[in-house]
Amino acid sequence: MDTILVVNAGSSSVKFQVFSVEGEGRLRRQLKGQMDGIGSRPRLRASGANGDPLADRAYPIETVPDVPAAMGVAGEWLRDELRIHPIAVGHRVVHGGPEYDRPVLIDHGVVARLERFVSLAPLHQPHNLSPIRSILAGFPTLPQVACFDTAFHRTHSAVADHYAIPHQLHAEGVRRYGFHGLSYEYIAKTLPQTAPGVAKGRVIVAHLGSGASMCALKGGQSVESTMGFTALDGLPMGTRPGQIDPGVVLYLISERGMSASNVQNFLYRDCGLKGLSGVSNDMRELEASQDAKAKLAIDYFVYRIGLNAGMLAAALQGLDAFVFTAGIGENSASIRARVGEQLGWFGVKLDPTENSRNARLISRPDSLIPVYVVPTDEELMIAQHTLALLVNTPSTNPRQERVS
Ligand SMILES: Nc1ncnc2c1ncn2[C@@H]1O[C@H](COP(=O)(O)OP(=O)(O)O)[C@@H](O)[C@H]1O
Ligand SMILES: CC(=O)OP(=O)(O)O
Ligand SMILES: [Mg+2]
Repeated sequence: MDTILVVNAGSSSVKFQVFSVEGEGRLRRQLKGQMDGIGSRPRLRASGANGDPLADRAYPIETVPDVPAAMGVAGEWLRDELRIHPIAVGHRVVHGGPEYDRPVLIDHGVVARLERFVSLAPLHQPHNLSPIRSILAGFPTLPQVACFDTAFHRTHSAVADHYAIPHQLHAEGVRRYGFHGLSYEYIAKTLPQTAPGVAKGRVIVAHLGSGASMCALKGGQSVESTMGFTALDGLPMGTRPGQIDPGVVLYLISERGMSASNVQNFLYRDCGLKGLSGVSNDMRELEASQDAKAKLAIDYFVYRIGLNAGMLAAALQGLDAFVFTAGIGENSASIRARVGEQLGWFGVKLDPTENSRNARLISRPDSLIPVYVVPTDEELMIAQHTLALLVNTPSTNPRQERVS
């Protein structure tokens, strides 16, 4: 069976899927898994084609302290226990810079160009590139495809793509890229089935995971994002602050004597829900906590989603639907209920029963704006892009060499 392996390293998880390539370029999911809770309660879970469980293993935090360790455990499991032999590997790569507005077949030159963006996505880019480099070294003819979080947002107008800084910096690549583009692309592609009446209208999608952002979709295209040059901006996240006055950064440097790398570590790893609560970066733990600061962190998260919804509705000049997705958006009925209250002034009314069972449509019939929960599938988007590049690039000979 010809299969494509997909690897998606996020900030608190490593997700992977294996798809078989069927006739006429159709893909069929054979395996889906993830190592999540990295940094809190690491757990490897995987299921087969019919959702049958293949693995469910918890690890002590010392065994899987970070994303590279999680990647090692998941890679070992796929290689040694499942003996996966893909004909190609598709990778999520968070930053594609100004150059990449679509997926690309990887070679050494591409890797070198993507390495330049490591400092712009330090929580992701190194972990996106490390499996690419090891596969390139071990299996140089195995096709690998990079699919970018930034590519879907390259449709933004000039006014949405700029900061109010001198043009030279924009020319150098200091732009408002936006991220989570593979997730938004999947939602935009599948919304016509979920919500045919509104899919081509003005839609806000809230991707609420360990990294969190919101996207304004018009006619299925991204017109605005809460994230910008890096994945630090916009909503508060597990360990990132989201929007912050740059004066705070200047204060850390001039008054606290922090170096550039100290500030980078601080902003990417010590802020957000973790910094504000002092309890955890993981929403499940905050929801279970009685600590007043955990409650403040959740209040802040919900409040900022409401503020950003107002901003994106202004960008769209109206709103036809609101969509929740990603780890928190798909699973936390209580966060959705609270965001629903924040959106009350839009005329949003959630149906508590539908919301508590994570239904697709969670708003009441008399809600002015319908609200949906759409489980995202970044890995399927990556597999589709990978297959399309394989088929359209005659030089790739997928059957020549396989990962063993
Ligand atoms: N049932 C749940 N209730 C609340 N939060 C949840 C639930 N399941 C997952 N989450 C949260 O989702 C987040 C991880 O989302 P995910 O999209 O997998 O992140 P990433 O891809 O950025 O690593 C974590 O904060 C986790 O606590
Ligand atoms: C870009 C980003 O923040 O990704 P993730 O949510 O997967 O960490
Ligand atoms: Mg993610």
